[in-house]
Amino acid sequence: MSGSLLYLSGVTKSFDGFAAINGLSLVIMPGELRAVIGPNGAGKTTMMDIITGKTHPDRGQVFWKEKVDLSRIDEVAAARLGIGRKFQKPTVIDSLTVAENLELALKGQRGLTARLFGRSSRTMHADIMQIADRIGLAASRNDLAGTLSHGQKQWLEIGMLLAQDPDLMLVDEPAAGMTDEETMRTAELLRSIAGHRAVIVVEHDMDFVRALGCKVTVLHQGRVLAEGPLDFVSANPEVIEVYLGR
Ligand SMILES: Nc1ncnc2c1ncn2[C@@H]1O[C@H](COP(=O)(O)OP(=O)(O)OP(=O)(O)O)[C@@H](O)[C@H]1O
Repeated sequence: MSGSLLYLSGVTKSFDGFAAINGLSLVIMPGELRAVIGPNGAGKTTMMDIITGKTHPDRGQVFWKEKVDLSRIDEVAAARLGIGRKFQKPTVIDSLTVAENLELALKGQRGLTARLFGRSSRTMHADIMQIADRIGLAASRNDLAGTLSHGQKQWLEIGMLLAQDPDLMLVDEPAAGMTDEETMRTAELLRSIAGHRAVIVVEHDMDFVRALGCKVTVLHQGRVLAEGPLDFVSANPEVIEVYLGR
């Protein structure tokens, strides 16, 4: 697909004869923000596993930047190519400060220059400040991560992903367990991140998906059931039947 960042074409993945992903095709453009919704068992996690090299498809192609076939690479290789993933549960280190968590993530950065030459402490400090500011945690940068609220921990983890400078971020249910205010701030944060890099957000919270204001893909039985603006897909009788109307 011309100019695409990610292109899944007819991807199928079965577990014990059951097709978790079943002829899935999906295109993500550079800098795009995309929400993926769908009922439990629709294949959302398996789709993310395939994009990040955790699972290999049985059939179909997964093209990265129109050149690289992701369908046989592993998770380390996917991360090196610029694919970052944030799991639902935050994995920040509670006993380190916000700044120290970000520093660790910056030190693990994928860029060859960063890995070969490291970075001066002044650059490191500036980068930490810039990301902390971006995720709304500048004032809390010296607080232990363990003292942060659930929402703040999620933002820190998004910041740690940003530190790795990915071209694509996969974010799994970031709004789960957040207050309404945190949920809206998270939508704002992800909107501000997209544009520079593509972001795929898997989410069940429809207020959050609405606040993202992006194209929505509805997955069902391992394939795309509907795709388009939220108002368009939510008016689709099949989407109402299998997901929204429940
Ligand atoms: N490793 C596995 N072994 C067997 N079955 C699996 C495996 N991984 C996923 N499945 C099955 O594939 C289907 C799709 O699962 P998946 O977790 O991708 O859905 P999901 O859309 O992420 O669901 P949820 O919203 O509940 O997280 C489910 O029926 C699940 O039981």
